[in-house]
Amino acid sequence: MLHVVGLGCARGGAAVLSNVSFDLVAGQALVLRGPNGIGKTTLLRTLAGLQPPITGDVVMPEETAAYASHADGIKTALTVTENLAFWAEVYGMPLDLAVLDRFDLAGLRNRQGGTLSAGQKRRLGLARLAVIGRKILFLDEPTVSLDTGSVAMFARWLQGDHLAQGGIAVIATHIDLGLDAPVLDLTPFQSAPGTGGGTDEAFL
Ligand SMILES: Nc1ncnc2c1ncn2[C@@H]1O[C@H](COP(=O)(O)OP(=O)(O)OP(=O)(O)O)[C@@H](O)[C@H]1O
Repeated sequence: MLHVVGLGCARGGAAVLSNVSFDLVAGQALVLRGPNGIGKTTLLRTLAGLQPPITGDVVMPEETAAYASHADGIKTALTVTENLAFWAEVYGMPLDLAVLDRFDLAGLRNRQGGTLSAGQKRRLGLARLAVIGRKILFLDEPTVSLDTGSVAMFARWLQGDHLAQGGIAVIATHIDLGLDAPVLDLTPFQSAPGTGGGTDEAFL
């Protein structure tokens, strides 16, 4: 369902990673590792189609992927429930309010997004992934700001719901989520210094 072959990607006009290849089928996840600056965010954005690759291909069914960045994408003036309803509507999905319990948001359902703590905002941002119905998730440090219990809750949703229902996830994370997933260390794929790259102005 996700076929990545010979992918090269750039940031700031310079090649960052070269020749990354992997395949994932329904129910599989892949954890991206590597030191700060190696190119995890750049790779995720390229996989998600937010910037063009300099080489290679990303093959997946159309309209099946979503990218979650460090930002939570929360509408500050809307309540927690309204935020989820908004995202469900944008993606043409019905809103199942069970998601509130799944992400420990039931007690906050009528709170405005802007009044949430950093960790609560992150839980809402992740709950958004559960309502949009996208099968392929590209997740950039999804657990930033989360306490230990919330990390475990998110990992349970990812493994027990998303992947169990045939989803796919590619996750850049520095912490162990306890997922049953292989790890891809990006260090060997680092481009040689000074290698030029394609355009990624939208990302600067
Ligand atoms: N605006 C920019 N112009 C030029 N180079 C940039 C720009 N932003 C980032 N870079 C460089 O691109 C490279 C890849 O950055 P990227 O954010 O993809 O790495 P990362 O592995 O996600 O890092 P981290 O673990 O710190 O989040 C880094 O060397 C970084 O310094």
